Amino acid sequence: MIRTVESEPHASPPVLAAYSYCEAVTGRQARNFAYGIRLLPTPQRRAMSALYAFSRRVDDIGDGALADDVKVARLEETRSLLTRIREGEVAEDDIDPVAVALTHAAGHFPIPLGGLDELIDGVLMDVRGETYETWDDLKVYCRCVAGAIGRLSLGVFGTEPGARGVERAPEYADTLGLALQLTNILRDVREDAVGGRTYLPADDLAKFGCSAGFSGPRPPEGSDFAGLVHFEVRRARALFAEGYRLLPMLDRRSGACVAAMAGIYRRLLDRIERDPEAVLRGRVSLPGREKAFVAVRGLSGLDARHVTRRAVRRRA
Ligand SMILES: CC(C)=CCC/C(C)=C/CC/C(C)=C/COP(=O)(O)OP(=O)(O)O
Repeated sequence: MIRTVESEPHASPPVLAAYSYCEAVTGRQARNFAYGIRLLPTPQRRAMSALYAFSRRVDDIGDGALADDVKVARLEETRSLLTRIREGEVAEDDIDPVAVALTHAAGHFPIPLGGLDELIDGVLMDVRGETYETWDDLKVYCRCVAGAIGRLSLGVFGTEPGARGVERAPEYADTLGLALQLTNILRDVREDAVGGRTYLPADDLAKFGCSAGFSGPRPPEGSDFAGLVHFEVRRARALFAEGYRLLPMLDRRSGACVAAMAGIYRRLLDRIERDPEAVLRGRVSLPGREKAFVAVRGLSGLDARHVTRRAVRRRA
């Protein structure tokens, strides 16, 4: 998949207004990913903001307080809107800025919009209250809600002409999404439990005596909660190492965006590893200055080189 848009795509005033709306949503809500998105050139940054705003809408339906049948209806309406976007049927003066921006972005970048259908499928799994017996089962969910976002983003980034192994780029983008999602699941384990959701595989929970769940600020009595967290952290790190193989296939700014997104989440993982019970006490997060520092490192390529070197050593 080679980048097809080199120059800034023409955008009319209503399209520019639609992109501004999506960028405002991204700036306000993407507490971690906005740092990477800001590193992109304008056309790619706008396209990523359109993708973010659409994905946020889908996620918010799933996480909101509506009755389950209403959520399902809203998600199916969003799927119909996606079909209209895919068919290029949304006019530039449509009242829905997210649909306008995404239609424009999809007209200028080879974005595999089917990934947003997968995201809707993943959120429907949430609404149905699905739980996961094994990591293989959980992977199906993570591919829908995060791997798909990685593959969609790759459509915006494109790949460098002549990059080696480029046919595997979508697979690596997908794997990076899995790494981010597993980190997100670890970070939000308490919040999700309070909301009645368990994502971690039941067989892992059983192995570490955690089947009783995580409704309080302390681990279940007699469990090896730290053992469970360390086990999942190792799994996430292996996924990051594999997903980072994407980086040499991207241009500098896209690589910086991915390195910033992944770098911030990897630092969350470091914090969680150092103090596993922190995820039961509240939401583990990084201060803004640390996220900015990671983003700057992403731009200099430092973070990425460090991780890919470690991945190569591990394979050797
Ligand atoms: C190649 C590439 C770009 C791969 C990355 C794909 C990607 C960005 C996946 C998103 C997965 C994820 C953890 C979403 C949570 O969003 P959230 O809004 O809940 O996150 P937050 O709570 O940390 O703000």
